[in-house]
Amino acid sequence: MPKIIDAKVIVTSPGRNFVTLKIITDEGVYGLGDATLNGRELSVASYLQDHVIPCLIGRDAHRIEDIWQYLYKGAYWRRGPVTMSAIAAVDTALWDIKGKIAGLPVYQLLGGASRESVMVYGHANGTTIEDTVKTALEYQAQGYKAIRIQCGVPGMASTYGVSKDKYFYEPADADLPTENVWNTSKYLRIVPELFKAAREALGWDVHLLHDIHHRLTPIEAGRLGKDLEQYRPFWLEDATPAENQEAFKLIRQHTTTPLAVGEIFNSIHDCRELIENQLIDYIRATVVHAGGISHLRKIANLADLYQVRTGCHGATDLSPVCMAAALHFDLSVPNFGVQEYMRHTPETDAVFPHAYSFADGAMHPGEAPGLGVDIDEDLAAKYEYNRAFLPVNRLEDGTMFNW
Ligand SMILES: O=C(O)C(=O)C[C@H](O)[C@H](O)CO
Ligand SMILES: [Mg+2]
Repeated sequence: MPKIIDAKVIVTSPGRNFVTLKIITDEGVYGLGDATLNGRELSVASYLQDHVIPCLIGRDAHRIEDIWQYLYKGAYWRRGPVTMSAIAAVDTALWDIKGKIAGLPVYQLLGGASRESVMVYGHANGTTIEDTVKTALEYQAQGYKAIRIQCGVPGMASTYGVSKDKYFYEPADADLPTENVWNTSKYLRIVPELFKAAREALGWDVHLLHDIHHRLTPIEAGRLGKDLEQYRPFWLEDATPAENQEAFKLIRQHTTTPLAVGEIFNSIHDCRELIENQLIDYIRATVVHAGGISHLRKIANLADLYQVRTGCHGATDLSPVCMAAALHFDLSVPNFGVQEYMRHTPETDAVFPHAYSFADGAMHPGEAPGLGVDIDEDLAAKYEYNRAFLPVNRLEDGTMFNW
């Protein structure tokens, strides 16, 4: 058996913070797992360092499911983003080790490829509708078959999904949280105009997506979904906060626009009712925040019973280690829908050399054994951790709101 003899947490910041777990076995084979929780990075690093790694030493690295159960059930305190990101990192690293020992890419261990490659969507954002459409046209020219469109709202200084840099959107932008201001009526007026302009410029052969980022009430989301139906969106994401899963019934009663939810979910219990009641069309839970490849497969299996497809989160705060794991998962699951893909900066790519590639609007994890991603520890050590927070959001009268 490959025995775990050591594990370390590597925190690096090549432009943004990433937390990586490296598990080392007595046979010299090591595995990597992403443990990055945007804006709360050091909490997961501490959870791993202080509470998880001591329990890993001496265990059989092949016993992935048993180690998952040990960490989940054994902690007594279940679920939550910090715990589940830590468990995800261990799980991902163990799949990497198993693949390396078997001499096979992880997707082969998950049942093999269910498709040739996985469709990804890119982010087009701009301060105006014209800027966004221009960027979306650039994505289309690069071969993207699916594009998320977000634009600034007239009369509001900033809004979700719109950044200074049109390619590298980075929400965790300051040492203390930035404060944004929000106005729902202004937003609800602009989005149908954005979709109209996008369809006129891009045509109908490209999928258009939009992220509401938890900012509407169910009835407002129903109205927006209805207004957008004529433009055939691929999905509306995070229409309303999902703590109350019942709330999606109200949206469903009013629109046939497909709904996606789940990037902040960390367990199958967060989405069970949404899936079983067919209140969503895409589940966005991802490897790093939802307990790793093993737990995400359980979510995907449940979703498959109800014709709900996967649409994993893939923003830049998910490291290349998570991106690689997501691509192996996407390639193997029968009910794959789409994968989010935001390019990392060249500095990040240099710290995490990887085998995955992009061509013609789709990605492939590559054929390297394991996940096919590594970490250059010397380079990583040159980029020190920088505290960074996600923004907060207030209504114009000062009321604290959803971000
Ligand atoms: O990529 C998305 O859909 C997001 O909503 C991005 C998130 O705000 C970001 O990953 C938070 O860390
Ligand atoms: Mg989102």
